[in-house]
Amino acid sequence: MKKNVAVIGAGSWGSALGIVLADNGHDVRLVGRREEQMEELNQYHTNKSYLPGIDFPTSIKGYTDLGEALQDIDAIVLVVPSKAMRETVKSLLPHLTQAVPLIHASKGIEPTTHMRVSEVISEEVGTTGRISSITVLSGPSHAEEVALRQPTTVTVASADESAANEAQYLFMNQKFRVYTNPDLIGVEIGGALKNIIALVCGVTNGLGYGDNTKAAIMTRGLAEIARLGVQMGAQPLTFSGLSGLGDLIVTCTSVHSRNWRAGRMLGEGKSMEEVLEQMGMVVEGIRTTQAAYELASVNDIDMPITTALYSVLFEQVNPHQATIELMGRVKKNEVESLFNL
Ligand SMILES: NC(=O)C1=CN([C@@H]2O[C@H](COP(=O)(O)OP(=O)(O)OC[C@H]3O[C@@H](n4cnc5c(N)ncnc54)[C@H](O)[C@@H]3O)[C@@H](O)[C@H]2O)C=CC1
Ligand SMILES: O=C(CO)COP(=O)(O)O
Repeated sequence: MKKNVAVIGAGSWGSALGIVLADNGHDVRLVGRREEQMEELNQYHTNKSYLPGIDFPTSIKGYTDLGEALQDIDAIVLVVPSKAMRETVKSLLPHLTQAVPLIHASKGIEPTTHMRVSEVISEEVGTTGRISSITVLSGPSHAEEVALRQPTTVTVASADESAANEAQYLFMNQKFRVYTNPDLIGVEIGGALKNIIALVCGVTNGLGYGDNTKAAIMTRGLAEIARLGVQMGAQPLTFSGLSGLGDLIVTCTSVHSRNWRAGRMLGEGKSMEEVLEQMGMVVEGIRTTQAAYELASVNDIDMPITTALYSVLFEQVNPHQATIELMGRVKKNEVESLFNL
């Protein structure tokens, strides 16, 4: 059945998910902040700043006015950077006249509160009764390739099983295969923390290291993601799935990844400020490194790779020095160290 879906966040990922929904026959209202960007979408059916070379289906309409976009809506897809999540949820609630399902596709953990994205949304929704369910969509899925309809697989997870099934129905098609997973915590943690590991893989490439180092960082990175995730209530198996290993592979090995590219520039000697200025798009892993570092300290979880990146990003440690310290730690048993045994 055709649905009215508001996709809030007209960057790369919101735009690509809008294309998937439009391909499935839904009416898509893509909400952006910049008037001229939405005019370009409505007039020329392009979004050159975020997905150059892509012709958008004409059934996608651009909006800047949230109230207009949310009229008679059947579902909301929220795809803003995680740091904008609270403000965005606050601003959309007054426009809803009935409870609607919300699916988010953002990857991050909030520093200081250490909340996952669904927890931030849930806290802001509170007792308003305006959101009927919260689901996350996550997995190995670069926007650039989804927009080209290249075969892609993702996972949807929710505390409400029927909401996850509904999200699977909304998004699934021949090129975009959607699985369900009941482990909301594991899916959100895997998606957020792989960005830290992708940044580090980029740094090692920037330092001139090759595939051995990358494989080491990815493998031991997944071990520390799982270690923290299990402590937070995730199911260990989720980390070998699409939102864990799958997303780790795609982000650590692709030139599309903003986190990997930012890391490479850091490894080449650029400062964080220079990197962010040059990227012009969100690099979620920087904020998530802070949150994961704090979480690891509070819960006494060993996260050496995250700690090394934290020292480079926030304590001005040189990446060469951080590598020496990482390699020189005390001897360990590979398997026992997986879960702090
Ligand atoms: N690009 C990708 O391939 C994928 C991205 N994601 C996640 O999706 C989320 C969004 O990322 P992208 O679309 O790639 O980012 P982007 O950098 O391409 O676009 C971000 C969008 O959010 C808007 N925005 C920025 N600050 C805002 C604020 N304070 N309030 C409201 N809107 C704001 C920008 O105007 C822009 O339209 C991130 O959490 C990212 O990790 C997840 C899977 C794939
Ligand atoms: O999450 C992503 C792919 O699944 C995109 O990663 P980047 O934000 O590093 O580009």
